[in-house]
Amino acid sequence: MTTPNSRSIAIAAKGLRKAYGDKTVLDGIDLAVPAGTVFSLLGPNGSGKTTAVKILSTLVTADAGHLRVGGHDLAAGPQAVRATIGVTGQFSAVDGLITGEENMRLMADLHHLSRREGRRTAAELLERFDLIEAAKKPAATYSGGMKRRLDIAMTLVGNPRIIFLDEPTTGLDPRSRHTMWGIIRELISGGVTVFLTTQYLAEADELADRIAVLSDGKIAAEGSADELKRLVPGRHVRLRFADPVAYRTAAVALRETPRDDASLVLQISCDGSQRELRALLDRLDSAGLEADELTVHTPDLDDVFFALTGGTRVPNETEEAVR
Ligand SMILES: Nc1ncnc2c1ncn2[C@@H]1O[C@H](COP(=O)(O)OP(=O)(O)OP(=O)(O)O)[C@@H](O)[C@H]1O
Repeated sequence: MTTPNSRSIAIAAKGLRKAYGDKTVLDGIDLAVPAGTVFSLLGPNGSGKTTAVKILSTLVTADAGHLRVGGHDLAAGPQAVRATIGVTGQFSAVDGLITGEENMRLMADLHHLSRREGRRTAAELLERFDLIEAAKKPAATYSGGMKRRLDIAMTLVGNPRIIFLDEPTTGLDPRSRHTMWGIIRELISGGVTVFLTTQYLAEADELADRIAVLSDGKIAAEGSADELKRLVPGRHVRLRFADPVAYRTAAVALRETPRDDASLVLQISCDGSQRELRALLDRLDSAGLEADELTVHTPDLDDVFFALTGGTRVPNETEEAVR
């Protein structure tokens, strides 16, 4: 497995600070995104995700911090950074008055591609993003998902190796969101580094190699989705019985267990490891009991998010049916 240390770092921030007036938005954060990986920045509304993207993509200046993107120092070589990156913001760069194809050509001109190369690149990307049929229609007539696809296609005209996606699926329906996830996965398999902000924790869970949670201007936690989920207690096993007698016997055998008499369900604290599951099954076996259903419950990223950003939530654990 590739570890962060064994790859070059595409995006690095040390002591990144930014305040607007007396409001400190980023209070000295450190980030390191290995090349070819997806890094997701999560955080509540107004926590500074877009500010971080704007700073790292040279649109806004940091107050302090040592920042390197694509091997270039951000303060010394912002032009070199701009030549390496692509940015798709919350607010689309698509011009609705002209066609999808014209938007692409405009982008090709901005990248100083020759006329021939511009046409070729535009056609290739429109095809890749399933926009050929709509290419000659004004972009204002496109659906939200199509506009977002055109936006990303435009970002790719310069063949950037590092892409910032600021909430790329906000407002998209589930189908368009899944299409976008497929597009992002395709970018990743092409070796592009992706810096993704999102409000959808499932999206970070689905796509990101590493996730950082921003809260009160600091990184409250960072790790893989699994590492973050392990930070939150609450893993347990649920046993459901069809037979009330078996249920009551199990409740006595597994004392101290929260129970739900109405649905004949017992809840046992368990980390879900093979060792603990075996011990639990041994206890049931020695009492001569067999549950009708056994499910392992793990906290999801929503639980992590609420735990780290100081909110509360109604539990909604992901379940893995064991049998
Ligand atoms: N140009 C600006 N001038 C003053 N305050 C700003 C400016 N840009 C952002 N802010 C403030 O900085 C804070 C962080 O904003 P930012 O947009 O980075 O958050 P965010 O995490 O991306 O939020 P959201 O999830 O709602 O997009 C907010 O309180 C916002 O009001």
